[in-house]
Amino acid sequence: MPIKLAIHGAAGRMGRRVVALASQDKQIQIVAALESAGSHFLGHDAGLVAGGEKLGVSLSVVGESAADVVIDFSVPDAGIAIVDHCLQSKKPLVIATTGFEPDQKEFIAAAAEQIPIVFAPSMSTAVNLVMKLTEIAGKVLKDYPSGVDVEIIERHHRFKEDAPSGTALKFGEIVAEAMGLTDHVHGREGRTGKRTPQEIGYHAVRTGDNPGEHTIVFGMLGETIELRVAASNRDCYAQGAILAAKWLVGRPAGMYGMKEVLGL
Ligand SMILES: NC(=O)c1ccc[n+]([C@@H]2O[C@H](COP(=O)([O-])OP(=O)(O)OC[C@H]3O[C@@H](n4cnc5c(N)ncnc54)[C@H](O)[C@@H]3O)[C@@H](O)[C@H]2O)c1
Ligand SMILES: O=C(O)C1=N[C@H](C(=O)O)CCC1
Repeated sequence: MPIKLAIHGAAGRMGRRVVALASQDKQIQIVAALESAGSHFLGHDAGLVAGGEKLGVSLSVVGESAADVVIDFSVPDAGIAIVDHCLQSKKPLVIATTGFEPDQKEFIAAAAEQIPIVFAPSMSTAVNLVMKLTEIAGKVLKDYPSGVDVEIIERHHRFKEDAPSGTALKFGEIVAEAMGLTDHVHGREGRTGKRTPQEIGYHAVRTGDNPGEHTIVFGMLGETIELRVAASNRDCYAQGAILAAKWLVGRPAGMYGMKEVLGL
């Protein structure tokens, strides 16, 4: 039996790619394509909106559905609303949306005590592998004699609404944990004084249609390491979210990441 999937934010840039790829996956049946009450795509066929063939599923607002699992690529407030909906209907949820406030993250963590949730700022296998490499590099370089300056540079498209990216923040958490660093510095301007050894620097570039690029710079005196991962389109994220949804069905309540999904 195919897994019945609902996609939240289905008319967005990511939602459309999830619809397009999931509709070609024999292990998946799309049963709901959800959008905001103000969306002018409501009532339109989700497959056609995604640029493919007619699917027979109209875009609708959140309501009761036969879904076994939900994928969310929307905006933070809508993400919280779908968490609440999944909590009430006891449905597993893959949260790919970024930009949540700390209290919203607490709400998600509390929800994960009752339903299974995959919550990851990047669904990409390559990005999650580079997170593992970053952890290894951080641990090896922690006590490097000259000291190590870590800076995280991310580039995304001009439409992105949050900065730095959720992925950059996650890279920063990994570095902080691996190297014992405590200060997160967002950009620099003016007479900042010398860089301190406790800093992790973040730089968010917004240009054109870039689907996502992250570079982690480990700068020593005499040598530099850069770990870079770049998407050329959004399908790496959509495929990862579909993989996570399949993996999540039947799991016990809990908070999972792509680390668990990918077995990293
Ligand atoms: N985790 C990942 O791998 C990953 C990858 C790409 C994007 N993202 C994140 O996913 C989110 C969406 O990105 P995008 O580029 O598709 O954005 P987008 O703006 O193109 O799409 C968001 C969609 O959510 C819809 N939406 C807004 N309010 C809603 C509501 N109340 N109910 C239902 N739908 C609602 C919008 O109408 C829109 O269609 C962003 O937070 C982005 O950072 C995460
Ligand atoms: O397009 C976006 O928006 C992306 N957001 C994610 C993030 O904030 O980390 C990463 C993938 C693309």
